[in-house]
Amino acid sequence: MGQKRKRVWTFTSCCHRRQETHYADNERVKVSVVRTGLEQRLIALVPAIKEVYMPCRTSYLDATGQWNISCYAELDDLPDAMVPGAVVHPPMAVVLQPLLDGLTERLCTWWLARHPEFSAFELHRVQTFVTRYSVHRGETHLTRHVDGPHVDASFILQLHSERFTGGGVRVWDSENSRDYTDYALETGDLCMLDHLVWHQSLPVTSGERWVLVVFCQKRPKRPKQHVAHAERSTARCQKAIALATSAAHATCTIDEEQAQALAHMLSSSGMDERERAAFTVGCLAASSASNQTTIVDSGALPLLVNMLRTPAPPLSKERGWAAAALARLATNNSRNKAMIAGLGAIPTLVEMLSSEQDLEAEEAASALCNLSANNEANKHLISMSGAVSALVKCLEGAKPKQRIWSACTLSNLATDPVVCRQIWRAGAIERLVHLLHSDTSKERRRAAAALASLARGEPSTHSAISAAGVRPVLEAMLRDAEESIEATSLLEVLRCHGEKAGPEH
Ligand SMILES: O=C(O)CCC(=O)C(=O)O
Ligand SMILES: [Fe+2]
Repeated sequence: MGQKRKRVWTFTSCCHRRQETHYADNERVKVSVVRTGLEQRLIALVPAIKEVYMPCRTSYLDATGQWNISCYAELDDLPDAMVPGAVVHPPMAVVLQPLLDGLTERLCTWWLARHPEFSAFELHRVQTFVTRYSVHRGETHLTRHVDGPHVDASFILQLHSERFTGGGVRVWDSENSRDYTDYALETGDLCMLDHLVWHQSLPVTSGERWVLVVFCQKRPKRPKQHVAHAERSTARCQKAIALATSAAHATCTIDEEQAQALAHMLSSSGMDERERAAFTVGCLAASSASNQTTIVDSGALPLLVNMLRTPAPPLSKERGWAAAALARLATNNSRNKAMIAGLGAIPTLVEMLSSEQDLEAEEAASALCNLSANNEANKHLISMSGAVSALVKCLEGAKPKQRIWSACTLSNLATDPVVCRQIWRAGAIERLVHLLHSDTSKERRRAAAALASLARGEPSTHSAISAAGVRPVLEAMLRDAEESIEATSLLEVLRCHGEKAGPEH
């Protein structure tokens, strides 16, 4: 987003030219709109983009209000072009990665054709983000701006957006001109802008409009072998995200050298680098069991635990991704479970359950769940750290993942009858019964599983669950093949123990 907002233009509509076609190559205004042919790929990408999209609360003020509708995939160290408060959300980088280089190359070819004087340069991405416009106040459009004095070229790719009206890009012929052209972009249309071109997005009047925006800066071309030697932070981050991308799509096994490079990034003085490394470690650990060992052997664990304890600025994702990495390193790995606990991570993770930041609370719950699975010592440490009441509170948290992971952790802890009773007294049963009525199948299944563990754990919790009137909802769950697994198991526990405990009232 540009910082130059000198004035709000008032203009007559005499020059308003609605484009009949979406193709334009306007030399004078330094803009070009082309069709990329990416429509099918962009349609296929919609669920992944929506899944990972997490708007970043920034302190940038556009004329429509605070800018809170972009999710940043890449940010370089470019202070003047930065949106204050913006932080990278690595999952978005992973989703977009397969598209970015090709599109940047396209922009670069177009830009170089206009600037033969820059033939020794190439374009380097400094800001990559996805914006979701909607009809809500402050979310309809971005007002007239240039992308920033340090941005040499940029593009706007129209992502696939089901049914919306309004939107499109308005590009002025020059800073002082009243003449402009409106481009009604369709899925796959790429609007390329040269340095300091005045433009804006037009208000969305219904539905949602999704775009991918990339800002680039020119950098001297460097022979490829030099890049490897003088690897800057950005290059390291890109490499890490590329690894995370392959791990997200298939099994990806890393070697010792790669693990050491990641451990090195975890101890970097740059928060961005640490965040991305932690995120990548999480993806790799989830991708293969051998990665869990290679990463831990590279010395990553103490660095990750240290990151959990780092007092981080409010928008930082550092603690969240560190917890996510620990969670995945602990999955089905008893050695790592013991090592993480031995480093003293558990009390910090318990404290993170009450974090204001969704990611931190979700990932702390996921780490505690994996650490407590089939590990009596960790279960004990977790309940002794005051986790029970925090976990029960999380069952009412805003994010489904937080509720699901907390329910799983409580299931694990409930094998101890004393803790089981504590969970009940903290109010878990009412909340879990409430979750049984959730709209999402995953939550209903997890809630039924947790109630079954609680019913198994202790006669008094068994009676409390029997008295909670869960049968009708469980019978409804029996109609779904997957949900019936947890529903049957809970009905079974209630029946068996019920017989022992006497008839249900
Ligand atoms: O969404 C658009 O069409 C324009 C976006 C834009 O100009 C920007 O984010 O800088
Ligand atoms: Fe822009």
